[in-house]
Amino acid sequence: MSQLLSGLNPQQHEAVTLPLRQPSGEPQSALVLAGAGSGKTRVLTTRIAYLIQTGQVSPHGLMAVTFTNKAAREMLTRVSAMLPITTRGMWVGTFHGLCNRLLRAHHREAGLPPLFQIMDGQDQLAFIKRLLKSLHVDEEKFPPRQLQSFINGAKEQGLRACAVEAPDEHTRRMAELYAAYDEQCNKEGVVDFAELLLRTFELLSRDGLLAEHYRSRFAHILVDEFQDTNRLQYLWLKHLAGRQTPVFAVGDDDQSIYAFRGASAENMRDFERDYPGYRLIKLEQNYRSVGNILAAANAVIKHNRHRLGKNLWTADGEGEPLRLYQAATDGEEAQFVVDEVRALEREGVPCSEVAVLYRSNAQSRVLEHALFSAGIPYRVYGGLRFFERQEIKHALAYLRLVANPADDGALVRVINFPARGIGARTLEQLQDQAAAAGVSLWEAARRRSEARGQKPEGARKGVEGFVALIEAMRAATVGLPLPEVVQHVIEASGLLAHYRGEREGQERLENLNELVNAAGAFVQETEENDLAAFLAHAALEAGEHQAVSGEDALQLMTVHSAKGLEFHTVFVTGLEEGLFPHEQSLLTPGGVEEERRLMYVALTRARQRLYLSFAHSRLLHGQTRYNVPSRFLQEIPAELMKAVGGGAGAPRRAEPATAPSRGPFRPQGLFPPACGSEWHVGQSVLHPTFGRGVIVNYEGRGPDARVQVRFSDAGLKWLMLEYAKLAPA
Ligand SMILES: Nc1ncnc2c1ncn2[C@@H]1O[C@H](COP(=O)(O)OP(=O)(O)OP(=O)(O)O)[C@@H](O)[C@H]1O
Ligand SMILES: [Mg+2]
Repeated sequence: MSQLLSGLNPQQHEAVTLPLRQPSGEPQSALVLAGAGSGKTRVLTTRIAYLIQTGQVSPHGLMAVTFTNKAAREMLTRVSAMLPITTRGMWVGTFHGLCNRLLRAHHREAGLPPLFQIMDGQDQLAFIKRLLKSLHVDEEKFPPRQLQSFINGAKEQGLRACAVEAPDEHTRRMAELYAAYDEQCNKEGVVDFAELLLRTFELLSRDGLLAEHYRSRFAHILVDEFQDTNRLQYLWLKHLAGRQTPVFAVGDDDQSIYAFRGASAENMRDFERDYPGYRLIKLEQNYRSVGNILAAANAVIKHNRHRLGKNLWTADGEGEPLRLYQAATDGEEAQFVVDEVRALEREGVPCSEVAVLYRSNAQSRVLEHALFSAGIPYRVYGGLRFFERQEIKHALAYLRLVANPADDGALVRVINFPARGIGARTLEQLQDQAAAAGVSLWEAARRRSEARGQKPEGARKGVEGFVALIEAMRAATVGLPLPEVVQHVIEASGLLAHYRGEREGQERLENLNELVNAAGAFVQETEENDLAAFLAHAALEAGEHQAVSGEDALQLMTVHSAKGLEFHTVFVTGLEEGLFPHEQSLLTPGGVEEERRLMYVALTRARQRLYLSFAHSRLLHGQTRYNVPSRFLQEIPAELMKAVGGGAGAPRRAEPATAPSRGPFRPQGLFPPACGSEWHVGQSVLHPTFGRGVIVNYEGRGPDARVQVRFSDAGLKWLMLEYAKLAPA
C-alpha cells in the first residue's frame, strides 16, 4: 500500500485516503477542486485502487464516471497495474455508457424492448427529418437541427415534452413535435443519447426498489471532470447516491467548457448543499507543465471574472519560452507544423507525444493535407470517426435490422443500398402504409411483399427481395459468434460486393474488415457475445474512436476532445479572432469567457513545449477570411513568448511580444484597431435606450467608427460610437 501512496503530496494523500464515513457515521463526500495538471485524475484512480486494496469497497461495489470511454479504459488499465485484480465488469464509464448498462439490465422496467438501439447525432437528425416529413411539417418553419437541439436541450434539463414551458405558439408547436418524436422513438425501439440519461433517471425515480438496490450496491461514487456535468447528470448522480453513498467529485471550474450543453458550475455550488459535511480539498501543485506554460495559462484565465480562484505552482523550472508563429496563410501554418514535427522527431520526441489542437473540426483538413503529403503518420480524434463512416453506418444498419426489424431508421438507410430498384416513391408508399396501419416500416414491407400481384412487378420484387434478405440474415446468424455475425451480414447484404466494384472502395473494404475486428475485440474485452450490446458500443464510441493501427502517430484533435490529456509538445493553431474565440461565442453572454476556459484547457495540455500560431488569411467553408490575431495571445505576458519562423509572406509588423499583456484591444502594431482603445468585440455595453448588449462587430475609425451591438432586448444595431452614449457594462 505504501507503494500506492508514495509520491503523493499531502493534499493528494488526504484525498486518496479520506474515510468513507464521517466520525458521526454520516457518509463522507468530497469535492477536489483544483487546476489543470494538479493530479485530480491521478488521485481519483489511486483512490479506487486504495479503497479496493484496503477492503473498504469491492471492485464491483463502486461506480466511477469519466468523460470519455478512452478515459475509462485508461483508468481501468491503471487500476489493474496497481492491483492484482481483474477490472472486467467494473462500473467505470461515461454517463452514457453506465446508463446504457443499467437500461439493458432493466429494459422491461424502463419500457424499452430488449434490443433497443441507440441513435447518435446523425441518426437522430435523419430520424427528425423523417418524422417532419411524415407529419407534413414545413422544414423551413421548423428546421430539423433546431428541433434536434430543442429536444436535446429539454431532455438535458430533465424535461419531457409535457413539462416544457411554451410562452409562444412556435415553442408550443416545437413541444408537440418533441412529443411526437418521443412517441415515434418508442414505436421503433430507439433512444437518443440524452434519452439514455433521462430514461435511467426516470426509472430510478419511479422504481424505489431498484434505486435502493443500486444505492446499496455502490458503496462509493466517483466523478472526474465534475465541472462539465449537466443538470440532469447531476440529479442522476444525486439520486443514485441517495443519503448513504458518499460521492467523490474532482473538477476545475476554469475548465468548464460545455456550458452550451447545459453543464453548469452551479452543480459545484449545489454540491455543498446536497452533501453536508463534505470535505473540500484543493490541490495547488502542478506536475504537468513547465513554469512558462503554467504562467501563460494562469495569465490568460485571470481575465475571467467569477472564478472560484486557485493558485497553481510548479516545482519544475521555467522551461523554454512559448513559440509564437505568424503565418500568411493556413497552408503556411500547416507547413510550419510539418517542419517542426520533423525537427521534434530528430530531437527524439515521438509523434504520439505531440498534439495539434484546433478550435473547429473544419480546420483539420488543411493540416491533414500537409501531413499526408509529408508522409507524417497522424491520427484524428473527433473528425469523421470510424463508426460514423458511410460504409460502417450501412453495415451497422443491416445489423440493427437483424437485431430489431422495427428500427425504421436502419431500414430507410439500407432498403435500397446497395441498389435493388426500390425508389423514393416506393419508400414513400411504404411510409404512408405504415402510418395508416400504425406499424413499423418493416411490417409494412412484409405485408406488401406478401400481397403478390397488386403492385408493379419491379417494385414488389425489390421490396420482396429485401424482406427475404433480412429474414434470411436473421435465420443464418442465430447463435453465431459476434464477429461471424458481422462478417455474414456485410457479405450477405451485398455491401462487400458493392464496394469491391467501387473505384475508391479499397479503404471502405478495409474499414468493413475492421468492423469484424472491432466485434472480435469487443467480445474479448467484455466477454459478451450480444449483438445489441455491440451496437450500443458502436453508437457510444462513435464520438471517439478512429481506426488506425497502433503506430506512432501525431495526434490531431479539437481542444474539446483534448480535455484531460497531456502531451510533451502541443501546437495550438488558428489563434484568430472569430475562430478562437469562435465568432458565435461573441454573440452569447458569457461566450468569450467560455472560450477563454477552452484556451486554458488548450495551453495546459503541454508538458514541455508549446507552440501558438495564427494565419492572416484562411480558407474556411469555401471562403477566404482575413483575420486578426486572437485576443488570447495578447493576454499572455510578452516575456513568456518568442516569435519563431517567420512565414514567407507574413508581414512582419510589431512583435506580438511587445503587445500589452492586459486590457482590451489596443490600436497598435500587429493587433489592428478594433474599435478604438476603449471598445472591443465581445465587450458588454449599456445603452441609454436599448439597454444591455454585446459588441459583435465594428468598422471605421475615429469620428467614423461604428459598432454593431447585439442588444438583449432590442436586437442587432449599428451605432456611431461618437454619438451612441455607450457605457461599458
Ligand atoms: N504526486 C505526483 N507526483 C508526480 N507526478 C504527479 C503527481 N500527481 C500527478 N502527477 C502527474 O501529473 C500529471 C497530471 O496529472 P492528472 O492528469 O491527474 O491531472 P489533472 O488534475 O487530472 O489534470 P486535468 O485538469 O488536465 O484533467 C500526470 O502526468 C500525473 O501522473
Ligand atoms: Mg484529469
